[in-house]
This record gives sequence, structure tokens and C-alpha cells, in this order.
Amino acid sequence: MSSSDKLVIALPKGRILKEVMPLVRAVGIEPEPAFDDPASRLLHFQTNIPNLSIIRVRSSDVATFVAFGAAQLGVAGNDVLLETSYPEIYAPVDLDIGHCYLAVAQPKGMEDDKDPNRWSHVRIATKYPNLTHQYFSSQGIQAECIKLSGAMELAPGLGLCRRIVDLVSSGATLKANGLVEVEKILDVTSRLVVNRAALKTRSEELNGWIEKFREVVNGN
Ligand SMILES: Nc1ncnc2c1ncn2[C@@H]1O[C@H](COP(=O)(O)OP(=O)(O)OP(=O)(O)O)[C@@H](O)[C@H]1O
Ligand SMILES: O=P(O)(O)OC[C@H]1O[C@H](OP(=O)(O)OP(=O)(O)O)[C@H](O)[C@@H]1O
Repeated sequence: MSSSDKLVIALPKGRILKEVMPLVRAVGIEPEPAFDDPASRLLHFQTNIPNLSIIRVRSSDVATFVAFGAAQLGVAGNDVLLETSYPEIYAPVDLDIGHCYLAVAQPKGMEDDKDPNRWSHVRIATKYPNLTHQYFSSQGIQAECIKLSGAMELAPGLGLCRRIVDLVSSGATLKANGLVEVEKILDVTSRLVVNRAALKTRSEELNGWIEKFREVVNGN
């Protein structure tokens, strides 16, 4: 890759985008108008920086685009980064946005069974099978994971499983669906991520962006 090639930054298109864009703008990146046009079906956007473009992808796919070098920079939660665990990704800046945590939850009526140390086998609906397996196996518990992509909170009520592992922020989704939190697994925030190979070959440009994001987060 020559240094005249465009840098691509992969941004998550979901709920986090609203929190990410003020940071992106604060480091001096302004996407073309189509980016803010809900009618536009464009996925790849030019910016005011001639050699930098933005792609908007699913949050969980940001890691994949960056790991394979299709994007050199990106923003992803550490939930996604730890679940996918790509060695090619370096996450130098905690952006202090997207605050939530990963937790085990179960129906309210099961509160007696609250001590995970008493479980030997659990069946869990989750978007995070790897983190779930790791967490339970560290406690000597075998987890059978049923992979869902969203709306995990429905699963216990419909008999798919007794417990879920999902992200919690306000707790409103758990509460509205009759679930209670049992154990916190991981604190989550969004990180600026970089492809490690690109960081070696285009270190000046990429370190420049890392530094700008760091300054904005630190309020400098
Ligand atoms: N309730 C929440 N509060 C704060 N941050 C959250 C919350 N839920 C998720 N996040 C963070 O935002 C990221 C994206 O969230 P989520 O996986 O729910 O995607 P989404 O916004 O529904 O979009 P998509 O399904 O298209 O990826 C998560 O990986 C996590 O880091
Ligand atoms: O504790 P709360 O503030 O209620 O937030 C938690 C909810 O937010 C996320 O879902 P999201 O809204 O992104 O939808 P999803 O189920 O499609 O992932 C997460 O998966 C929970 O369902």
C-alpha cells in the first residue's frame, strides 16, 4: 500500500454513531452531506480530508474491516474487540463513549438461584458466545451458548434458555422484560482501533490521527 492511498475509517452505524460523530468532527473530519441524509443508501463517504474516507458498517463488523486491513482505523466497543479477538487490531485510545457493561441476567423469579458458583452447566442466549464461554469456564462452569443477534431479553420468557448474557446500560431493557442482573462480566466503552500492519507502514499518518483523538478525549 502506498502512502498516497486513501485511509479508511470504519464507524459503527448503530446507536454509537451519535456519540462518535462529535469526536470525529472535533478531530477535524467532516463527511460529505450524504452521510447525514437518512434517504441516502451510500455506505462509503468522502470527507473534507482528501486522503480519508468513512465507511459506515455494523458495529460488530468494524473489527472485521479493520483486522483485514480494508479499513485502517475504526471505532468499536471492547465487547466486540474481545469477542472477535483479532490479533491484527490495536486499540490505543479509550474514547470514553458507549458506556455500558456485559452481564448475566435471568428471570426475576429465579433470584434464589443467584449464586453462579452453584451452577455446573448453563444454557445462555447471547451475541457474545466467546466471552460467555470464557467467563463461565473461568468459574469451572460449562456454558452452552445459543447465538442471537439482538433482543436476547426475549429468550428466557419463551423457553429458549434460562439465562442471557447481554449489554446493560440503564437496565431498562432487562426490567421491561422481567429479568434481573446476576453478575457483571465486563465494563464496556468504545475504542479507537487501528490495523497493526498499517500502523507500521503508515505510522506518521496513523499516529497523527491517534494523537488527535487522544487530545480530543483528554480535552486538550
Ligand atoms: N445500551 C447501550 N448503552 C451504551 N452502549 C451500548 C449499549 N448497547 C450497545 N452499546 C455499545 O454499542 C455497540 C453497538 O451496539 P449494538 O450491538 O446494540 O448495535 P446496534 O446499535 O443495535 O447496531 P447494529 O445491530 O447494527 O450493530 C456495542 O458493541 C456496545 O459497545
Ligand atoms: O440497559 P439499557 O439501557 O436498556 O440498554 C441495554 C440494551 O441496549 C442494547 O440493545 P440495543 O438497543 O442496541 O438493541 P439490540 O437488542 O438490537 O442489540 C443491549 O443489547 C440491550 O438490549
